[in-house]
Amino acid sequence: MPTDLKQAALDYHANPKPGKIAIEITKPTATQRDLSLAYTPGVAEPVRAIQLDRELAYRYTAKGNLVAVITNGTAVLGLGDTGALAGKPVMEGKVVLFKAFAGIDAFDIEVDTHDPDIFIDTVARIASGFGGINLEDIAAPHCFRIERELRERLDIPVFHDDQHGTAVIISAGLINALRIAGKRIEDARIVCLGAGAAGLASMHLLTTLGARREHILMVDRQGVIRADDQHANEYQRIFAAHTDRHTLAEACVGADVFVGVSGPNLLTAEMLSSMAENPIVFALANPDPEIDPSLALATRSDVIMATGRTDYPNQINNVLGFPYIFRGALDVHARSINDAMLTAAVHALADLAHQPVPDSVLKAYGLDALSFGRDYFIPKPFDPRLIDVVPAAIARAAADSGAARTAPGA
Ligand SMILES: NC(=O)C1=CN([C@@H]2O[C@H](COP(=O)(O)OP(=O)(O)OC[C@H]3O[C@@H](n4cnc5c(N)ncnc54)[C@H](OP(=O)(O)O)[C@@H]3O)[C@@H](O)[C@H]2O)C=CC1
Ligand SMILES: CC(=O)C(=O)O
Ligand SMILES: [Mg+2]
Repeated sequence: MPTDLKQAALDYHANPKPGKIAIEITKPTATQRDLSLAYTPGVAEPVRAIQLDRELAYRYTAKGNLVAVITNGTAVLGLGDTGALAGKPVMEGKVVLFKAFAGIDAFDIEVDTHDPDIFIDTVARIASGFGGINLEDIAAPHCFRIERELRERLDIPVFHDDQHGTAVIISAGLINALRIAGKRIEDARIVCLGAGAAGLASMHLLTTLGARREHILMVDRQGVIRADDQHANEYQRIFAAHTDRHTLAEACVGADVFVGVSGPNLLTAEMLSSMAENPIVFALANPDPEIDPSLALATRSDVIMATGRTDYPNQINNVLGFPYIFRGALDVHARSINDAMLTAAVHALADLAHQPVPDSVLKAYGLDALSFGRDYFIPKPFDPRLIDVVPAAIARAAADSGAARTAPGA
């Protein structure tokens, strides 16, 4: 990162007030009567009502529009196990994005433990006051059990953003990138570097959209995850390949797609050169991608490229997902966020990239024109249509799949 951006980022977080969020009050609090309603004695009435019917928490408290962004700090961006407190700027960032893009109030909660059982128990015990739980930056493999057990224990959506948010955006981007490359998802040979939360969930969602498991090579620090592998965990073994390729370099030869959700500068120019024509490269590690886009473009003029960052074209980042997915889920008081809802989000996002781009988006990015193609195959985060299109698709899918408690606006 350039030195001036580093200092600007520290100044941004420090001034004029430390951090990025504050709480606002939504009711009058100016008079004795206001206080009698907001606090004792008046507050006892909603308490009694909720005691009799838990669903009334959606009417009398902020629960219905409130999400907890919760981490243990074990996989903060691509920075690794930074500890819970050091993850707070990222969690505050997610809170900001929930509010800015979807009008959702969120609290960040940093749980200082490496023990998944303590984490699960802590989250389960604080969950009832929220309309949803957004798990963030929790490393694999614990993240899988944490999410599964919390889903079993709770009757509100529990969503691990790095798994499913990322999977939705990668899938939407890949549907469109493959169209540009003139390839079918069923035929695409995919290399995924990073067999953690984002990698495994993304490959799972892609297989539900038509990608063939036997065309996927999952690669981690030890190399290609193969059927004869001893080191792979139970989640990675689902993608274990019958192959004699061992290294990332070997995996890349002839590949149509590279998805990087691992760490910085791991895809070399030589590896990219060995990929098939019109190679699709999603280098999504944050803050530094698996290959610098300028190196990728200098290596191959036919590369179809995306990163997770705001400062390059085609930002494949879960910011396009979690605010809108939760908006749709909260609007129908959903009990969960299921695969049907994720698939609906994939298609809503992919379709939107084919529509004419509004002027406000061009202005936000300082562009004169933008249309579907190599430099634009996924909507921009500042696209004002996202809030109309994606939550509506999610709410419909929630209703159709039985996850909704109410109709939108009820
Ligand atoms: N653009 C986006 O929207 C998103 C991007 N990401 C990025 O994806 C990356 C992974 O995040 P996440 O899945 O949550 O984290 P996890 O910790 O769950 O998984 C990381 C995976 O990457 C592997 N890995 C790390 N470094 C290397 C390396 N040098 N070579 C090969 N494999 C490596 C890890 O292997 P091992 O276990 O052996 O260390 C692990 O399998 C991060 O950089 C994150 O910023 C994540 C979510 C969203
Ligand atoms: C974007 C994001 O959630 C990550 O890099 O972890
Ligand atoms: Mg994350």
